[in-house]
Amino acid sequence: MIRAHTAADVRTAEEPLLAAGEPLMDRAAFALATHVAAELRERGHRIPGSVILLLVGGGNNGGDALFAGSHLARRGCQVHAAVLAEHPHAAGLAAARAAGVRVHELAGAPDLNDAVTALARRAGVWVDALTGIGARAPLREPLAGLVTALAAERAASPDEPVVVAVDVPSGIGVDDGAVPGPVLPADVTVTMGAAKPGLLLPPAAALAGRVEVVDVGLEGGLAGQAPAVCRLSATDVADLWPLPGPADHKYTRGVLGVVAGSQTYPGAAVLAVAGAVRTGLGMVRYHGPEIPTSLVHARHPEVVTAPGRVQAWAIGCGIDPDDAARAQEMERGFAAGLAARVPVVLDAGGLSLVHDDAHADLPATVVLTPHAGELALLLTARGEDTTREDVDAAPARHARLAAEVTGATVLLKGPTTVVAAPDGPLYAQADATPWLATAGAGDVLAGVLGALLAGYGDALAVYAEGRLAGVPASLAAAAAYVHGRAARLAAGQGTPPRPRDVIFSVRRASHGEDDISRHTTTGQGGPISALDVAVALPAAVAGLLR
Ligand SMILES: NC(=O)C1=CN([C@@H]2O[C@H](COP(=O)(O)OP(=O)(O)OC[C@H]3O[C@@H](n4cnc5c(N)ncnc54)[C@H](O)[C@@H]3O)[C@@H](O)[C@H]2O)[C@H](O)CC1
Ligand SMILES: [K+]
Repeated sequence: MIRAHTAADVRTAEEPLLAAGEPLMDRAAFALATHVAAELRERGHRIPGSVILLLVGGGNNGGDALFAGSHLARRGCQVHAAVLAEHPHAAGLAAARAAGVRVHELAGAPDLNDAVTALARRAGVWVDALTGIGARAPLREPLAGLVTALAAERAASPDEPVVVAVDVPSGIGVDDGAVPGPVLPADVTVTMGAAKPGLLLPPAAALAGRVEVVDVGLEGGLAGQAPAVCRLSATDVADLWPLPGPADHKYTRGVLGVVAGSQTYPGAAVLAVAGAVRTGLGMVRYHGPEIPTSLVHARHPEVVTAPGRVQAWAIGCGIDPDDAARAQEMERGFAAGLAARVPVVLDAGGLSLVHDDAHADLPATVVLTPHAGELALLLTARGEDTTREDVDAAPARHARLAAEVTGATVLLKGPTTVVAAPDGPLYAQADATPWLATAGAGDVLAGVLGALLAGYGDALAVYAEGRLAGVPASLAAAAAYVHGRAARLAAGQGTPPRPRDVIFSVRRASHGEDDISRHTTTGQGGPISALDVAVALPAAVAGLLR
């Protein structure tokens, strides 16, 4: 699991170490230099003679780069430092000069953008060390203008330079993932001590590239702090996955009640049921009119239509809340789920059930699965005027707000799926592929999540009482992971890149086993349908449990 900690938590953890004279910046700089060298090698460049540009701001972030630059200069690189602050890190500057780094003091230069762009044109690696966790986004001028010019230069450059961000891409919201101004997109972010929330959360996460976490010795200090954002990896999901034992039968494995699909959208019923059945559970009880029931049966003859006890509900895919009969059925299922204190997934039309506060103060075992537009409608209906654009600009904040307003867990769908409970860590899962942006994919996810929640059986009832409210959130994140993994398999892209929790400061010279991300991604993949994703689920789960 990747655990991201806020800037304040990182500072609290580093304080006693710095007071005790621990060489945190030395470790950070050495690891940074090692990663830059590895990027060069990976692209087939020799280290001696490579041209590197450091973009140096006024804080310790700039200090990291100056010390790293001195290591690289000693290894034969031609290192230029564009120093953009009046008072850069003094010891770092001295070390850089002593090692032969060419220092260009450009703070206040009238032709700043031209001067830096000219240096940048000659460099194969740009190291973004303008600001780190000590800065508040957005970047101020003149750095904002400079970053805009550099981003344009990079996009126009025939052999794109590698951009390595130090700690965070300068200008992102470190704690909230916001992108309120210009940011130079990075290929790699080398982050110190622990991942930061903005490296996992959209929209900033998309600008961070691959994230490498450097162990500078903060782990002990951070162990006592709750992470702000988590990302589950395959191992975490496997650990959460309910496995059938020899004594299990269909009722102990979990039964899911499904209210999905309608005359108008019959396919949603088939897809939600396919998602559930192929994720693995004891039984699906489907509630619906003749169509789509006959379609569901044609594909899944194992589905039962007789009412009875269930351990979870999935409600709302392919249902228009204005369809009175279906709306009534959704309401019945929801009320039954709440009364029995079993988990309920509300998707698509089912979200209308919580547009008013008729069911106030929901338990965290109710999981809402909106996309950005649906979340905006829900928040607006609950008195928090919100547009889709607002949600896209700050997905985590709005998911959390919806969780606080309703009490439920909120899984916000998007290229990165964000899960928020009313409290506890957020989850940010980026396991899927853009090929997954296709009709019906959300119906499959509702089925996956419903099956996983049902698989926990009555064990989740205690969470309905508010204790350990974060458990449904971790299961929602696990469902997003498996859904994304199935999509990648279906698209022919292999398994999701494995996030590496900690990369120690000395990186292996040759790519060892921990470099799975480079071996399991086979090209761009190809188009998939929602049903393809459902079909790939058993293999996705089996691969996970291997
Ligand atoms: N986590 C660790 O264990 C270690 C982290 N290190 C690095 O130190 C930075 C944090 O350094 P700090 O000096 O506190 O702040 P910054 O360098 O991020 O920024 C201060 C710098 O930026 C200017 N500034 C602030 N806001 C803005 C803005 N909106 N626009 C433009 N400029 C801004 C401010 O005036 C200062 O000049 C951390 O990220 C790591 O990289 C250490 O190596 C120790 C180990
Ligand atoms: K930076």
